[in-house]
Amino acid sequence: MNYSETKNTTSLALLTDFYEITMAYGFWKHNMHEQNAVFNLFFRSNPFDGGFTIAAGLETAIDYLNKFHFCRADIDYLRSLKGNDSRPLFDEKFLEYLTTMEFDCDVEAIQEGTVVFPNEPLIRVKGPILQCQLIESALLNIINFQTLIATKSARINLAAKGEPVMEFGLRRAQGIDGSISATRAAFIGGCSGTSNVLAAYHLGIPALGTHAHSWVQAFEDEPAAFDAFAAALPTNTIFLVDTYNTPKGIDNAIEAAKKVEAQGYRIKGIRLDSGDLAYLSQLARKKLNEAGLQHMKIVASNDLDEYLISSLKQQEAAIDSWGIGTKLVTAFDQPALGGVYKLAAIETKTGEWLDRIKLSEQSIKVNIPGIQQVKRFYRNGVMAGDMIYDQRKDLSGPVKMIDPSDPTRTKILDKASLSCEDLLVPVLKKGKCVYQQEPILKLQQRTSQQLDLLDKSIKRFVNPHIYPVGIEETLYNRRLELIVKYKQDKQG
Ligand SMILES: Nc1ncnc2c1ncn2[C@@H]1O[C@H](COP(=O)(O)OP(=O)(O)OP(=O)(O)O)[C@@H](O)[C@H]1O
Ligand SMILES: O=P(O)(O)OC[C@H]1O[C@H](OP(=O)(O)OP(=O)(O)O)[C@H](O)[C@@H]1O
Ligand SMILES: O=C(O)c1cccnc1
Repeated sequence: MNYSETKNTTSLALLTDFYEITMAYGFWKHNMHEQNAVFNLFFRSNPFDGGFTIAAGLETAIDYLNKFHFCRADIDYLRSLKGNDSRPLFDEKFLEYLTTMEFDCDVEAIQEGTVVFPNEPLIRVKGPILQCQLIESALLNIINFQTLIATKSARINLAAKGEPVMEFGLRRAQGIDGSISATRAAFIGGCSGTSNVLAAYHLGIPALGTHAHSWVQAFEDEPAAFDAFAAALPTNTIFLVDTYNTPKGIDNAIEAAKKVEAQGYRIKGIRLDSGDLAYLSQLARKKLNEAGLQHMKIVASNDLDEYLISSLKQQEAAIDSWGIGTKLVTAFDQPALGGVYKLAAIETKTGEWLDRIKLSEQSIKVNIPGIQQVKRFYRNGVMAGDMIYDQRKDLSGPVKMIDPSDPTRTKILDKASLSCEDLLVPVLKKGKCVYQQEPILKLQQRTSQQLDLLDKSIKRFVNPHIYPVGIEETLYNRRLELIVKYKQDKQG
């Protein structure tokens, strides 16, 4: 469904939490609505107890921001909302303001497919506070989900070590949009295609698949089913061999393949969907090779994930390609990424920027203030550490970064001896898109290139090393001063 077209609206402005609109109204009432602020979208820990995360969802977020406006139907709905005195909640002049309001924030973001880490701003929004606030919920919805699934997909593809992974998740995904955005993120993470035809069509990625057990059940016996499928689609046949008895199914697939290949076609392979996938794949490989069908690939499916793929590889399973649904598109072992969107600075009427934090019992959970950028350092072509800093800070010469979870751990980084790059790039300037959209294949390639630059100790699934992410010293101290100040205020 194209949600943008529901109720004659071309915008998703109402896809927000109600409190964003009541706060927007409050800002407007107090004439604060045009006061500039900076918000950062970041997460606090890598999903799946992993050592890294893959950023995804930016293009969807840009599309949302480009279309952001309140149409007549949105305004009519807001006008209908009443307070507990049964009178309209919102002033007509506020509704008029929303009608004519144009999104004019500056947005910077880390590109999709980039390896990212906790506390780094994936998106930074700077502009009128009312606008920054209204987009919080939708941005989080988009980025949290796609980043989570892209990360799961990257882990699964790392386990598959370059063998093709087909995403088969439509039937188990979280609703319609959940399936399409999961397909998008799974492709960015490294999957070679999807069984979801609508997603393949919209994303311009390969539509892939085999056949179901129902195909075999629909015929009198398995040989008849295989012959019929291969006759109908001789250039796209992968036989599902486990409907009745897998070893017999493999023999039947071989017989059917030989007949079609005698006519000059090449059968793609077979799929195993139950039983001991290590043993059965080895058996199938042996039988296929003995029949001179070395080119036929063996696809495996059945509740697979990165851990089972690794285990099957350790068992020397003869599997060439993987079909993965449920555990990929639902991010089965961690259903959500806990990304948040926090106010980090606010501009006064005189143009001075003030730092802002949200206090927490655990100081590691206190957000980083300021107008942040992330600098990534490389040593011998490998990622060596990231530094979160305030972009107004002069970074010529060596800089010290401090680990927020253990301030005794510090690192001196010098631009002169290490190569480095800033990760946040301009996306919207004064609300106008300045970002060149990239083909989705480029995003997938970025994921793979980025993972190649990451030490393998950080990519392992069990007890991965923690990649060093620090806060530049002066910013670290500013944050500490604010924590002390607000803690004193709390006590006083
Ligand atoms: N060699 C293996 N090592 C580890 N796990 C395996 C191996 N072979 C299969 N598995 C996994 O074990 C789980 C159970 O598979 P199994 O085929 O026994 O049960 P099932 O899915 O209930 O089968 P069925 O579809 O016939 O009901 C699946 O997640 C499957 O991927
Ligand atoms: O296992 P997943 O990773 O989710 O991959 C998708 C599954 O969907 C299909 O099964 P089907 O819907 O026929 O049900 P099944 O689980 O009983 O095989 C297919 O045969 C896979 O097993
Ligand atoms: O094409 C397949 O094999 C397929 C598609 C969806 C779900 N399971 C398998």
